[in-house]
Formats: sequence, C-alpha cells, structure tokens
Amino acid sequence: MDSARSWFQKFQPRDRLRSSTKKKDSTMGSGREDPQPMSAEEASNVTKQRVAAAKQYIENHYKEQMRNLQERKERRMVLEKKLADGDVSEEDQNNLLKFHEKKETEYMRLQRHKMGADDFELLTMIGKGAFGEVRVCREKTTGHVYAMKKLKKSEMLRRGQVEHVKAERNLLAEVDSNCIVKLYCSFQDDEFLYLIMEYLPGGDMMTLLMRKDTLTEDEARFYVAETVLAIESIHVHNYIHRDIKPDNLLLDKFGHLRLSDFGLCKPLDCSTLEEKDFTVGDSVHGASRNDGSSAPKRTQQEQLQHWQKNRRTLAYSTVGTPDYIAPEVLLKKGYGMECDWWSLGAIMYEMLVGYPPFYSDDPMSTCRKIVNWKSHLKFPEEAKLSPEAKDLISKLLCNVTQRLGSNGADQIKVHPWFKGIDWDRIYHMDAAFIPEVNDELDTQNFEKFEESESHSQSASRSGPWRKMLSSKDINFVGYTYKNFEIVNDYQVPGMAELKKKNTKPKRPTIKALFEDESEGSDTTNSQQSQGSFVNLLPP
Ligand SMILES: Nc1ncnc2c1ncn2[C@@H]1O[C@H](COP(=O)(O)OP(=O)(O)OP(=O)(O)O)[C@@H](O)[C@H]1O
Repeated sequence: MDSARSWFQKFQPRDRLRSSTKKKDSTMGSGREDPQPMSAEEASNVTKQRVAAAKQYIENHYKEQMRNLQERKERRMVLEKKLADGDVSEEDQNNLLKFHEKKETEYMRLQRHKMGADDFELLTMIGKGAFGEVRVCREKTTGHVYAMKKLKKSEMLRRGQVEHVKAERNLLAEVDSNCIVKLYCSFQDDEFLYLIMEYLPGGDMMTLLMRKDTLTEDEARFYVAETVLAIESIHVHNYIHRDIKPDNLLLDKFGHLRLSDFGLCKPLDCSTLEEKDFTVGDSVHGASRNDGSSAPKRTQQEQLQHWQKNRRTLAYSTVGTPDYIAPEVLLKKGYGMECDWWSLGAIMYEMLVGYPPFYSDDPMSTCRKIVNWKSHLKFPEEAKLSPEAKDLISKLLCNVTQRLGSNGADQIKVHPWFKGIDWDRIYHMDAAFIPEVNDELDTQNFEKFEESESHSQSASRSGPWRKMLSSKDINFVGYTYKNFEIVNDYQVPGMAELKKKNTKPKRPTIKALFEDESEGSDTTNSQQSQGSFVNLLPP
C-alpha cells in the first residue's frame, strides 16, 4: 500500500506539485516570479503524461517482480546442473549452494536499496563525451571498483537522445557476452543518469592506435576478429550499433576487446548538404568540387600526423567524428545491420594505414568522401597492405548489397585474411598486446583529463538531499536496473579456495560457475528501443 502511495505521489500532476513549490519559494524568499498558471488543456496534457508514466511504472514494477522470480529459479537450476555435471566434491557443492543463496539474499537486499551517486567514491576521470563523463569509482560499502558513466539528463532531452540512452541501458542489461562491456546497475537523480559498468583498465582502441601509429597485420587481425565477434553478439540480439569506432572498443586487463557506448551516437547533421552534393562524387567533376580533394596532397606519414593532431579534438567535440559511419546512415535512407560491418572496414583500414579511409580536414568533407567512397577509397603504397587485407577492406567498404556480412558474420569469418584464426578460442588466447595494469585503480592506459573546478564528490546531490529530490522523471521511467552479477564478488568466508578451484583461468571469480559457456545465453531485461542503437524486435 505504501509503495502504491509513493508511486502515486511520484506521478502527481504538475499543477499540484506547483502549489507546493510555490509555497516553498515564498518561504525561502527566493524572489522568483510565480509561474504563469497553466491552461486547462496544458494541465490535461500534463495529467495524461503523468498517468501514462504511472501506468508504465506499475507495469514495469510487476513485470520486474515476475522476471526476478523466474530468473532466480533459473539461476538455481543452472548452478545445480553445473554442479551435477562438474567434478565438484559434495562438500564444495553444498558450500557453493549456500553461497549462491547468500548471494540471492544479498541481491534482493540490493534490489530494495535505492542506489545513488553517493554510494560511490568518484576517482580519476577516464573519458569525456558530449553528454557527460566516465570515471573510475569505488563502491563505498564493498570497495569494488567500477567505471561510472554519468550523463546529463537535460542534455539528453535537448538533443533528443532519450530513446538512445534507454537503448544503451537495455542492450547492456540484456546482452550477456564476453565481448560487451558489463553493466552492473543504472540509476538516476534529478540531473543525471548513471551507468555503473565494469572498469576496463586496458584503455580504448583510439588511445592504443594513437600510441602505436599503425599495427602489423597480425596485431590488427586479433582486434578485428574480436570486433567481428562483438558485432555479431549484438546483431544476434537484433541490435545495430551504428556508431562503432575505436573510442568504443575497450580493452580489459588481459588486452581482450569489449564493445561499449551503445546509443549515444552524435549523428552529424548533414541536412545542410544537398542530395546532389552526395551523388555527383562518382564523377570526376563532383570529386573536384565537393569532396575535399582540393585539400593539399599529403604523404601517408603527413596524413597520419595531421589525423593524430585532430583526433582527440574530434572525439570530444559535440559533433563527434563521422569517419566510421556508413554512407547509408549519413544519407538517412534507411539502414540495417550492414552499417556496422562498414565501420569495421574503416577501423581495419585505420589500424593498418594509420588514419581512417575518408579522413579529411573537416567533418563535412569526410561525409562527402564517405558517400562518394568509390572515388575516394585508396590504399597508399607506403602502407604495404597484403592483397587479402585490401580485398577484405574493399568488401566491407562498399555498397550495402555487396557488403560482406549482409548475410551474417560467417561471411566475414571465412575470408582468407582471417586464415588461422580460431574463432571459438580467440577470447581465451593471449591478446596482441597485454596492457600494463599495476593495480585495480591504474588509469595509465587512458588519456589524462583536466578536472574542472566544479567537480566535487557528487556535489549537492549527495547525502540526505538525495532522498528529498524526486529521483524519477517521466522521461526516464524504467532506467533503474541492477544486475545479479553485482553481488558476484561479495566475500563469503572460506570461498577463496573454492573460487580458485572452480574457475576458468581468465575469470578469477566464482562467476564462471553461474555462466553458460555460450555467448548471449542469458536474457535478463525487457527490450524496447529505437534510435542510434536499434533493437529491431517489436516492443
Ligand atoms: N567501462 C569502461 N571502462 C573503462 N573505460 C571506459 C569505460 N566506459 C567508457 N570508458 C572510457 O570513456 C570513453 C568515453 O566513453 P563513452 O564513449 O561510453 O562515452 P560517451 O559520453 O558516450 O562518448 P561519446 O561522446 O563517444 O558518445 C571511452 O572512449 C573510454 O576511454
């Protein structure tokens, strides 16, 4: 009953909330003018919105309860089966089952706990995007280290990214794969949305490429192959990323790759260009006027230096870099999963040549080059690419209908450039580079970011104030989420030995026992999204 009352209060029509705000303002003597009264029509629209939000809230709540129950049953069954199939003594089996139940209880407790930014100690900033920042953080009660991505709600609303951010949260919660960054929980306060993810201390591919200039074909083969698996793992869940770029390819402490940043793409606004700007490029005339070919001719080395000089500015700009976006996405003519394979081709080119295939001095010229790719895709002699590498890139950077991968990732996997790759074992093999990581808080593989003066521990939103803020917002209903994995590393006396005994070599937690060997075996969350990171399933 109490919870029913609290959701009802949460979704009170704004006119009611207004009267209480007014009172507060006058007692505080804020000097603010009273807002204009709402018209009857406005009030009715607001009420309708609130009712719809409340309905969604209740539906989510009950769906979630049912799902939790079902998932709990399934987790127990999976564990029992694993224990029965595995070589585990009876005593260990009992301990593991006890541990499992403890974990379930802890998980239930956590489900009830209202998480907030002040549950975490914020540490080094490791990433900056158009909508917020990413930081290493430590959970105060457990001491566990995570990466916290913090996104400004007002900015998401202003740029129409609400559906995208929900898509990101949904996908991360739904797809359980080695190739995707793991989401532990998500929550919100008045100002921000938060994603608490595993911290991947190996850095990102953008930083690796800036440090190495180019990769050998063997090194590139490793990363391209893992990217193929990552893209495949989201496609099988009917998602399209649409904005795959080196900044979104993260490396774990062993150097293995994980895909991240789902849904916050910053589509370059090409609407100021006319269609003819895009379509004339195949001809020599078009190429000379609109495609940036009037820019000075540079050697591969000069182009690489130029690219590196601009790279970070582009990455942190509000527009982002269009260098990896497929032409059909830029032209807004409808696109499918093939667009992610185009991005793979552009990234592979950059790994081997040093800069992306359509790099130009300004992003608009890059867009033009991309849509006129036929006249612009060139392999510099100096880069000495093997014929197989050129062939694969050319089969990825081409028309949708001819593009490799249109009929599934297997088309790409059998390409001769990947000869010798053991697709089933690549995530268990040594990575091309093993990153140097000295401790769990080490951030040496990331760029250094300057702290702005305003940064302070969760600022005024922490402490008792949090409880007083209305922490939900109708635009972001359903954002809050907690993954069962969050309790995976909770300490249980005597478990250390068991953990050692029962885990696979590269997964030093008891998690291995709860996991299925196959990718994407667990579907944990509701799916409903659109936008840059698209779920093709009906809601
Ligand atoms: N889980 C993580 N572990 C380690 N580093 C991370 C993690 N998530 C993000 N980063 C770092 O932060 C950077 C920005 O992250 P991300 O791309 O998700 O943020 P964003 O605000 O969505 O950026 P964009 O502007 O590209 O959309 C990444 O390039 C990476 O360096």
